[in-house]
Amino acid sequence: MHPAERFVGSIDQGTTSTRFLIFNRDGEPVASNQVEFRQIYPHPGWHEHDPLELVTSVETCIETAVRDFEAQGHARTSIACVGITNQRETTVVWDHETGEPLHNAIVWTDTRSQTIVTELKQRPGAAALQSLCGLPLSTYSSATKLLWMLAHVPKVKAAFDRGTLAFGTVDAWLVYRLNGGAAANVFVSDSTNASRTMFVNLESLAYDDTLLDFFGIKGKVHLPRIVPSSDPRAYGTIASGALAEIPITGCLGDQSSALVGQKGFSPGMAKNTYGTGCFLLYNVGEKPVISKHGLLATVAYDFGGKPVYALEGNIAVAGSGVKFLQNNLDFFQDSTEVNDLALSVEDNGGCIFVTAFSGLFAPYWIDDAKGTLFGITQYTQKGHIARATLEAACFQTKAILDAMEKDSGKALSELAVDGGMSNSDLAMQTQADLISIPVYRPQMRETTALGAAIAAGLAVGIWRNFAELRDINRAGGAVFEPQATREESAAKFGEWEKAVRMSRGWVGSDNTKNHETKSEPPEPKTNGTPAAPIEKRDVTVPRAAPRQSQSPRVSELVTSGSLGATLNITTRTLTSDAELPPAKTPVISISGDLNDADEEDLFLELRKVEILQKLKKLRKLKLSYY
Ligand SMILES: Nc1ncnc2c1ncn2[C@@H]1O[C@H](COP(=O)(O)OP(=O)(O)O)[C@@H](O)[C@H]1O
Ligand SMILES: O=P(O)(O)OC[C@H](O)CO
Repeated sequence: MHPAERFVGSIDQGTTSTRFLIFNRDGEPVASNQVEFRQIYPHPGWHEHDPLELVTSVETCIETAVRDFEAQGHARTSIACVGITNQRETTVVWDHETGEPLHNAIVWTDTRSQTIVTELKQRPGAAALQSLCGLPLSTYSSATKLLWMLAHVPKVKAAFDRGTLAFGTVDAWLVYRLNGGAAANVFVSDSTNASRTMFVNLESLAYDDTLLDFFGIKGKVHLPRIVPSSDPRAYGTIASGALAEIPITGCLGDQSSALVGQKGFSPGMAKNTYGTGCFLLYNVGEKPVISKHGLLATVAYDFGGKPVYALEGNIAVAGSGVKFLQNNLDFFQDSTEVNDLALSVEDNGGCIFVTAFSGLFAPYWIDDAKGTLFGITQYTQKGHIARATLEAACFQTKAILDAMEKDSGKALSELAVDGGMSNSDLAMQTQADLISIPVYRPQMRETTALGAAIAAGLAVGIWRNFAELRDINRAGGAVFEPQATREESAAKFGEWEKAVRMSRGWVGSDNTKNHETKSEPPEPKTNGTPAAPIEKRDVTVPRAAPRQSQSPRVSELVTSGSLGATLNITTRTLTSDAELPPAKTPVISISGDLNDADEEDLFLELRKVEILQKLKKLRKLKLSYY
């Protein structure tokens, strides 16, 4: 069949929905289907998906889209190949012998491994990890999610001990199941996904013994074979359903896929995808750049020759902030309404929403921040909060671009955008204003799915090179030119940075239970039927560093803070838990001249003391300052 008569299917398995699109050789979607699936929130900060539901959502989308495709007079046999793109880091475990999942997938947004991360950071060798794998130790990567399961889920630990534990990111799980599971045992992951686990060396794109040793899993877990993102054979063929026997020939993590879909093939090109989260990838060419300013180094794509790398800035909450307004606060019925609600007011009315639902990711990496809304007065309307929600992703994008400029030494001249939230004109205009460069939004916004289609199509000759892709999705895009002055933008950004500083220190300082170690799980909160209960165990991470035998005295920790020379701190009766007599109330007095900056620092210090109070279970702690 002539390439022009052949089509490419693309599975886009995202955080909140799954899509299947069928593209023609001009990169136009001719049929598609999208379904949402359950989001499972068993505790604050926890986020799970049912791995079998992910597979079912893919199968449903394929069946529906292919029916539509055939109804248009096409033959399903004209679909030459299928590409897969997927949410990254989300961690799936299954039994290598039976192919059955052993736990719900832990989603990339989930912060339950916080204690494990804190402990890992104290181990020898922790500081060197990022230079090997490009990622900082955080709750975000798959590695710490796997360690959490090993520590807390007996079924997972038992499989680990038996030697039958299989681990994979969503790409590996889908490829495995679509090929027929344990019977076919096609167990592979593409470089862009595998490099998000913290197990893979960024230069060699192979599992790294130092990393596997660090996490205590070397030789003990079945890991998928790492293969290029575009390959005619490695990913096998779909075993059943509407696309039975069609080969899977491309696979990319969704953010890499969006870069490919935007055709960001040259160093210096960048794209920002505003989906559930928001991810800015900047092509740095054939050598990875390890960031000194809070960004990640990642594989942009690996099409069989030399891999291409990117600097990545990631924001945990973008469209999910909009969903929060919809689902949790009942602001509107559909995400598309956020734009009009935000336009119902002139500006944010002084509101700044640090949407740190999973802490703050790049470039801040603040684990102990929580979502914090500043500037509320009697004047505040829903519209102000809607604006502040959209602006939060734009402010973080600005912070990421500043960091990228420092790392790369180059300033970006235009930002290409896509993803659900990029449909908001107001958000995109705000973005252009804040970064003072034009924002380009293509007409066809399914660039993530297009990227996987390109990877798959290149493997089988639908397209033979990048030059043949040049005209795809070029016409009809929108450009948002900056309208604010740099001074106005800088002033707004200054407010945001102040809000970020003040959003720190909330994790562990509230009255919610420590679910990781103590509580029995309640019925999980989901958008569908309840999930299976989680089996609890004590937290033990393999090869943990010995705990410090004596907790430092609270007073030492407080006075080592950065309060500045003008402040005096007097600490009375401030002792650690063991030394505290039952009825005594320790008091900290802090005095001195406070200018504005000091006051902020002081506030942070007081937050730390409050946290210590919780951590060390001090019965009462009176804080006073004047
Ligand atoms: N018109 C819109 N304005 C603002 N946000 C939107 C709009 N449409 C969708 N969204 C947001 O975009 C997100 C979905 O985008 P998508 O790119 O499909 O994400 P994912 O791949 O992470 O599932 C949702 O969180 C939704 O709230
Ligand atoms: O589902 P998205 O589009 O927000 O992407 C999720 C990312 O891949 C997580 O790293």
